[in-house]
Order: sequence, then structure tokens, then C-alpha cells
Amino acid sequence: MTNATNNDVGTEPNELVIGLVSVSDRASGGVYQDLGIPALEDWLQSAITTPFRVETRLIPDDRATIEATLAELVDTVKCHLVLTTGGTGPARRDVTPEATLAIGTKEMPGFGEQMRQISLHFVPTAILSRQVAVIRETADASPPHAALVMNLPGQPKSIKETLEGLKDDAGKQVAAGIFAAVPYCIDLIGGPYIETDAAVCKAFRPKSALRNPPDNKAAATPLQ
Ligand SMILES: Nc1ncnc2c1ncn2[C@@H]1O[C@H](COP(=O)(O)OP(=O)(O)OP(=O)(O)O)[C@@H](O)[C@H]1O
Ligand SMILES: Nc1nc2c(c(=O)[nH]1)N[C@H]1C(S)=C(S)[C@@H](COP(=O)(O)O)O[C@H]1N2
Repeated sequence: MTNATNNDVGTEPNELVIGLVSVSDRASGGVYQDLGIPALEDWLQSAITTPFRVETRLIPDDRATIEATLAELVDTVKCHLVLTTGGTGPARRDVTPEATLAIGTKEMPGFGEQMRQISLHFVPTAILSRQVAVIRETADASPPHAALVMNLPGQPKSIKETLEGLKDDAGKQVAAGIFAAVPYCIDLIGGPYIETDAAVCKAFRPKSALRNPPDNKAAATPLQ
């Protein structure tokens, strides 16, 4: 893990900015069309009700390129959240987790653990995905800046699976998707308050961290 540098270009204060990085030799080389970024964008549009903008990058499985791209998205573009897809497997060219750990200042192992748990409901090869998550804190940024950077597997269908988790036919959550923990994580690192569509992904926050807790709403109703 390294210390991040600061190349501030300025972003609207409190505007949620999400970086989307598709890491694939073949998609970036034009062998097939990249479906990773559209899948990420579609899912986020369906799940997040807070206004946000995305910055996208399609790059090959090259460790230096991945590290430079992630650092730029956090330090210069000022993303609050960066999602990668691809390059998490055991093949020689799969180096996304190594690059992610190299640019991180704190490791967040729970996200990778939960993703593998969820994915085992879908494919036995889920254990082949080495995905990690980190916080990158930009050194000496004023105001302070940090982002959550998470790896997802490369199969486009795995994006919805890992972010949303698994529900049964009645809509009951069988395995919690990792995105449920993302809004509170972004709160804790000083980012914008993210709200979600509970029908797609119910964000979990402790009651004390809710902006509009149900109890407070009741308390705010004038007494008759
Ligand atoms: N960005 C992508 N767009 C569309 N399909 C993809 C993408 N990445 C992976 N896939 C699909 O998932 C399958 C398994 O992914 P695999 O792990 O082989 O690719 P990768 O290592 O992520 O990408 P690549 O081999 O191009 O560097 C691929 O054969 C392909 O069908
Ligand atoms: N949810 C989910 N997770 C998954 C998969 C999948 O199809 N769905 N594919 C697995 C396979 S086959 C591999 S090799 C690893 C790594 O994929 P990547 O190198 O494309 O990131 O992710 C695993 N995790």
C-alpha cells in the first residue's frame, strides 16, 4: 500500500462521483465489445437515487496502467467510489487485485469475503475470484479526500450478482449484496450521503447515521 498524492482539479462540492474501470485485454483491444462498463452503469442507475456522475475507463490487464488509472480517478477526478470489473482470476495476466492493494491506504477485506460468499450461490468457480477492496486517502488534500475502490469479477452478469446479492422468488434477500454497505462506508470516509432504491438494494446504516430516521419522522409530527 502506498501514500496517495494530491492533484486537485476541483469538483462540485458534495457531487457524488463514481469511477468505472473495465480491465480486459480483449475488450480494450477491440476483440469483443466491452459489456462491463454498461453493466456497471445500468445497475448503479437502477439502485442509486442520489444524483451522481460517472467517469469511465477501459484498459488492458497491465498492472502499471491499472494503478495509474485508479490513482487518477481518486486523486484528480475526485471519485468517492471506484468499481473495477475483470482481471481478478488466477491467470498470469490477472493483476487487478495487486494493483488495487498497491494504491490503497487501508484494506477492506469484508467486501471480497462477502462477494465470494454471494457468488458461490451462482457459480462454484466463485472461489477463483481474488477481488479486494481498499480505501485510498489522498495525501494532504484540502479539503481531505478519500475513496472506496472495489474489484468485481469480469463476467458482466457477476456485476449485478455481487452488488445486489441474491433474492428468492418472493423477493426475500438470501445473500446480502455488497452495495448495501457502500453508502455508510462513503459516509465514514467523508463522502456524500448516498440514498438507494430499497427495492433494488436497501442501504444499511446504523440508526444514529440515518438522515431521516423513521422514529424522528414520527417525532417531528406535531402533537394534536
Ligand atoms: N469487459 C468485458 N466485456 C464483455 N465480456 C467480458 C468482459 N470481461 C469478461 N467478459 C466475459 O467473461 C468471460 C470470462 O472472463 P475472463 O476472466 O476470461 O476475462 P478477463 O480476464 O476479465 O478479460 P480478458 O481475458 O479480455 O483480459 C470472457 O470470456 C468474456 O466472455
Ligand atoms: N458472481 C460471479 N462471480 C464469479 C463468476 C461469475 O460468473 N459470477 N465467475 C468466476 C470465475 S469463472 C472467475 S475465473 C473469477 C475471476 O474472473 P475475472 O478474472 O474475469 O475477474 O470470477 C469468478 N467469480
